[in-house]
Amino acid sequence: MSEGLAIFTSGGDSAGMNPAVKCAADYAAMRGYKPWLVYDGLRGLIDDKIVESTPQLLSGILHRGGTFLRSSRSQRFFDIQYRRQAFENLERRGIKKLIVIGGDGSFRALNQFYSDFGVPFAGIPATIDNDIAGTDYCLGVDTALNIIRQSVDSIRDTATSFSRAFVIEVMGRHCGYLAMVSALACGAELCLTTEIPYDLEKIGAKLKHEIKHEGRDHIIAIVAEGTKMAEYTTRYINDAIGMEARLTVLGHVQRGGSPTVHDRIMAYKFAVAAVDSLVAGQTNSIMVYRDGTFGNLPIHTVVDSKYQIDPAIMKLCGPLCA
Ligand SMILES: Nc1ncnc2c1ncn2[C@@H]1O[C@H](COP(=O)(O)OP(=O)(O)O)[C@@H](O)[C@H]1O
Ligand SMILES: O=P(O)(O)OC[C@H]1O[C@](O)(COP(=O)(O)O)[C@@H](O)[C@@H]1O
Ligand SMILES: [Mg+2]
Repeated sequence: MSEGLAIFTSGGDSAGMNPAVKCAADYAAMRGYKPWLVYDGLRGLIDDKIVESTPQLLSGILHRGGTFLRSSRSQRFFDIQYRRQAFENLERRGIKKLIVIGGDGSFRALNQFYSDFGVPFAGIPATIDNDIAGTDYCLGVDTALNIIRQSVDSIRDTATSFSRAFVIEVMGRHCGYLAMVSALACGAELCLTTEIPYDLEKIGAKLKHEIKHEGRDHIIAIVAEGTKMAEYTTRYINDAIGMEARLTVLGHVQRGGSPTVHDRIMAYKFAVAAVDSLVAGQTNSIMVYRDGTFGNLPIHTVVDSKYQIDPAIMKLCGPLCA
């Protein structure tokens, strides 16, 4: 009987998870595994929401955003009693390997599970925050950036029509990647993140000068969620710079939407790398994409380091911070 391999999604959902699940299941079958699907992430692993993968279950999902397997954040998974329950659910079905599509938290969870019960796993980085060390890219980032780009372009239409300033808060719990890249792509006047020190007074003086002497009639400011500065910045532009300002918090709209072509193809390549790493006998590695090449790294290298944003992007953002 072929060895069982279960695939699931965990933590914050992101576009590209569905193509990754489909490709991982199809390719795992090609490599001689029996593929299984776990619904509801770690919660489903505990609650036994595990079904054998079939072509019907995998059909019509590629173009859908989010994850058709659904996801969760599970407090119970921190407890060994529930992790044992999850292990027994896998053991009963002959499932010996796992592929988890998620973020660093999910990788930590699976590493704990590996220490407890020795179930090998491969992790596929998927989070719109793009905050996983060792990889230049996480699934869902391109789709999220395109949604942000479309939203900021729309907001600029009303900003120019009304000669207003708009502060737009974008997601990124601890990482300013989405803010920096969207600020550059959308031609924002200002970008605040925790990674680059900013000087609001200095930017304020520059913008005031442009309003008075250079005909500046609107402002787009992109603020990363992690700074918690969006409301303050809106008040600052309104009161200190003197331009009527509004705040738009993009929120979860950034996490949805049909995956872009880039996210679908990246999903396939990550999925193939994950199955191949398990076939090669690796036990707890994370798939990474670096300098144009796919590979994998031991989990500790990934979860014990902090993701560093490309210095070239940081340099380009410099003028938007001070
Ligand atoms: N050290 C750990 N031990 C057990 N479970 C963990 C551990 N760290 C994280 N988890 C589980 O992983 C889930 C997903 O992590 P989270 O940080 O929410 O999302 P992401 O995977 O997107 O980073 C958590 O809700 C929790 O259930
Ligand atoms: O959906 P929730 O639980 O409110 O979490 C919001 C957080 O999840 C994210 O969208 C994605 O983060 P993860 O992929 O690490 O879960 C963050 O940008 C945001 O801060
Ligand atoms: Mg995370």
